Amino acid sequence: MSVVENLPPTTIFVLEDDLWYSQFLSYHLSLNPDHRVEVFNDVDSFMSRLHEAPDIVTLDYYLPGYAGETILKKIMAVSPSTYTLVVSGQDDISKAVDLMKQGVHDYIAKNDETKERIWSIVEKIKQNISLKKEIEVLRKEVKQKYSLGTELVGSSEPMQKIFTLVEKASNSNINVTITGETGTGKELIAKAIHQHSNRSNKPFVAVNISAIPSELLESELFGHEKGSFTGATHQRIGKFEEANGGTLFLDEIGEMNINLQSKLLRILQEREVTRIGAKGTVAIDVRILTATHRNLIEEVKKGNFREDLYYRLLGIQVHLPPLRERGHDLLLIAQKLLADFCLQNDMTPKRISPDAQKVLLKHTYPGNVRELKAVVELAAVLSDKDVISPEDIQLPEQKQDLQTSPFPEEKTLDEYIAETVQKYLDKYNYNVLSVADKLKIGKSTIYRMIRKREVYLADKN
Ligand SMILES: Nc1ncnc2c1ncn2[C@@H]1O[C@H](COP(=O)(O)OP(=O)(O)OP(=O)(O)O)[C@@H](O)[C@H]1O
Repeated sequence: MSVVENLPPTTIFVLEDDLWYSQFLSYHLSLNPDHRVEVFNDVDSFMSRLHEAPDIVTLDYYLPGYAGETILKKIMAVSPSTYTLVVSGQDDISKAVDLMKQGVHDYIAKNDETKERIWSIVEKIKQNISLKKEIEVLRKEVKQKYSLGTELVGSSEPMQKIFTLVEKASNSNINVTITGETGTGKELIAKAIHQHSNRSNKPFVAVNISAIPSELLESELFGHEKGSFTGATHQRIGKFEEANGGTLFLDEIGEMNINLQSKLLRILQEREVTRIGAKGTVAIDVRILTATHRNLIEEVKKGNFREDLYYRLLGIQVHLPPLRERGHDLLLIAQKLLADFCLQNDMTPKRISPDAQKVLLKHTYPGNVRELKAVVELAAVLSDKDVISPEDIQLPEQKQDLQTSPFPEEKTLDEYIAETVQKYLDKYNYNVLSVADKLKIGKSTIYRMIRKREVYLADKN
């Protein structure tokens, strides 16, 4: 069932100086009782009512005394959401292309097929309008009921408990430890805590400990003075100083080596940091949020993580359940990710059919929300319609079969290109726009490769 009930009637303004033809269009379009059709035989009376923002205008482009272009510009200025259809006696393709470039939605020649063409175009426009409204309603609903900020979505009981915990964490200055499988939204939770706290107008700085070689980590966190070691050609401010007054998110804290753990503990106790090679110290006021996919207490038992640091960092514990334990949150998140993707890529908004929803719900998502995001975005690219159907959903197992090559060592130039694009997609979190930008290729090239299944919007492994 659609979330948008009782849509208002579709208003259609017909601007046509030929009396007979205007009556013909009006009669035909009024056959649907949901249409409210108004006929204007002169431009001035049309202009005086344009502020009512009709959903659709059918425009005779060649009206006496007015250039069609002038009327079109006026429509776009006064009522930018209106869909304008040019209905013209001239069956001229180049004119049609030109008009579409100027913002006309479609071009219909006056001939035997006009009735059918206009009817089907109006139906498509109505679907578009309804989808846009549906997305608006969903967004508002999600924002009001289930979200924390605009990003984090979830109505399930465990997520509601987490939102309450996050609110409590935001109102205090206590440290927070966030645990959960990969892709469950640990960084998103850290950002939400920062955004809702009284530090929100100061920096939020995230450091992924596992992504930085251990020999560089100390300088990355605490900074260094010029000449303090080979290669230190400039003074460098560390992440602690960068986050001063705000929040420092240490992701994958379990990967920090034991030496650096001691230094970190000292800094947290003394609330001051010493850049490598510096004589003096810098006072710091930083709230620490940490995340890990490991069981840290187990790491303490094994001697891999300092017990005193563990308790120092612990504070409030937020454990994010895997996506497969969040029930219908999955669909709520999928709809939000789909709406975001369509918006970012200038695509017509799409919805997920009930059958496709069933397919999405069956999968277990070891990569959690990150994996769901990749699946939904790929489906958006593969689907040719406004509705995502089961065939558009490529789950990772299916994808791997397609990837298997009988001759892995022999590659064509196209395969090498695909491999490079895939590496960049993996690296840039499957963000097509970033990859297109980095590789200096068009985003449509990447979408074409995705459609041809040469590359994927999900981890290959
Ligand atoms: N509840 C949610 N609602 C909407 N989007 C979400 C939600 N949870 C996660 N995401 C999205 O899923 C992706 C992965 O989230 P995030 O990077 O926060 O996970 P993570 O647990 O920190 O992953 P990792 O452990 O691999 O670092 C991001 O694109 C994020 O925006």
